[in-house]
Amino acid sequence: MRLSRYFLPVLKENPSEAQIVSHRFMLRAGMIKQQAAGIYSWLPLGFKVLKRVEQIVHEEQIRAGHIPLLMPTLQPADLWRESGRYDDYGEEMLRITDRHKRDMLYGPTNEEMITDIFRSHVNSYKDLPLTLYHVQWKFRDEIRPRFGVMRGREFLMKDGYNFDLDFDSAIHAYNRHMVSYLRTYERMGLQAIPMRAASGPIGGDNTHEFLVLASTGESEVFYDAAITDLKFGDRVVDYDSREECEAIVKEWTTPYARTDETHDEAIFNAIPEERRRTSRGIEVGQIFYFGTKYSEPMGATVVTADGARVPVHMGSHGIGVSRLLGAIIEASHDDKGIIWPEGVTPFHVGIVNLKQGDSSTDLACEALYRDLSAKGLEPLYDDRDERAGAKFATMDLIGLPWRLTVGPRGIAAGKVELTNRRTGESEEMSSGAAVDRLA
Ligand SMILES: Nc1ncnc2c1ncn2[C@@H]1O[C@H](COS(=O)(=O)NC(=O)[C@@H](N)CS)[C@@H](O)[C@H]1O
Repeated sequence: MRLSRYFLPVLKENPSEAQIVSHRFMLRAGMIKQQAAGIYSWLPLGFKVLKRVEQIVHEEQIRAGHIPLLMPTLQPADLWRESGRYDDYGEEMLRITDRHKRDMLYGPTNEEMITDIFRSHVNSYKDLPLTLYHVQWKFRDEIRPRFGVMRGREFLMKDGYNFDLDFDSAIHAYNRHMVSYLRTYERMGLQAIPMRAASGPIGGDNTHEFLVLASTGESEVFYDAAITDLKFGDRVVDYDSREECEAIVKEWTTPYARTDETHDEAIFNAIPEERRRTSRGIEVGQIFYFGTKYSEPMGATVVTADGARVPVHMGSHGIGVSRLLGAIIEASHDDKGIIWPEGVTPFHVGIVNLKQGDSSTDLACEALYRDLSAKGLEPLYDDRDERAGAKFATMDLIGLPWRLTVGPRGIAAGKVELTNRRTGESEEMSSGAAVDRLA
């Protein structure tokens, strides 16, 4: 992409309403624009990162054998009357009436709707196990939306729902989700620690939250430092194997890690003092097992091998897709701006032309742009007629992991400069060597 033809409305000043660094940088880097409290437009740069985060979420859910679909944002109130949650959900639910005066709502979550889909089409135990998920916008009328996309009112969530014949199968689905989440967050350059949590309005007593350690996190957390040494890496997992998934869950849930809601001082104090940590965390996902809480009242049943009709065991599993952009920035930035992990960066490398209009540097930049693109990399070429300092500041702010600087003196010596955004280290090399290094 050429910056002269892009839409990147960066801000020079820190917006006064931003209280945390991720909110500040998302506004300054021209990633979002607030349209109302907790409601944002996703401008091109932010939208590009949002789609990359969503893509990783899809890849890991599909790898785990979960099937994508898409449910609407608007839901009929009658479904929520069946489960008894229409009144329970309270002020957070945005209630709407259509022109025929039918009660509707902007969905905060989709347990009722996915259960309606299941009960309309599945009748036999032979169709289990089944996990369906979607990535869809949700609305929760938070009384105090804040911290930008971290606590929005309209936000993007992956919500997945498993349907199983019995408790053991449902727990395998629960474990499968935990495994898929561990790899998902690691691919985004995040360490998200699964912590035992208390369930909210969703219900169910088996639940873990995934927390990214950050001083601005809303949750208070207590954990054994040993858990931060665990790495998922590129291990191959047979998601159909209960033993394999159980073993990985055991690996990550043996070291103590809990939110303040379930914290147990006695157990915590049994950990050697030098390993005890308290911190704050950003909740980027949560998995739940809640049995027949919805299948029972809504009649989602299957006929078993011996002819009995039983309600299915379910769970729901969420990832805060839009919240993740804030969490990643909280975990990866410096005072100059964002530092995108390679897995989610909007562009792989920035090309900075120090003398736009000089034929030698223009030609060299065009050649780099062409060769990088040919390797499947997406460069952002700052071809504007701007001072070098302004170009460097923009690249640092928007956080691309690499920057190529092209100037007349360098080109005369057959060199370009490759800079690593995270370390700040620069190296001179030929254009060809730079392309090979980045590819
Ligand atoms: N107001 C919000 N703004 C941004 N992200 C949010 C907000 N509320 C929740 N989330 C994200 O959505 C994830 C799932 O939300 S949840 O309430 O925990 N779980 C559910 O809604 C279940 N239906 C899981 S499918 C959370 O872990 C969090 O990362």
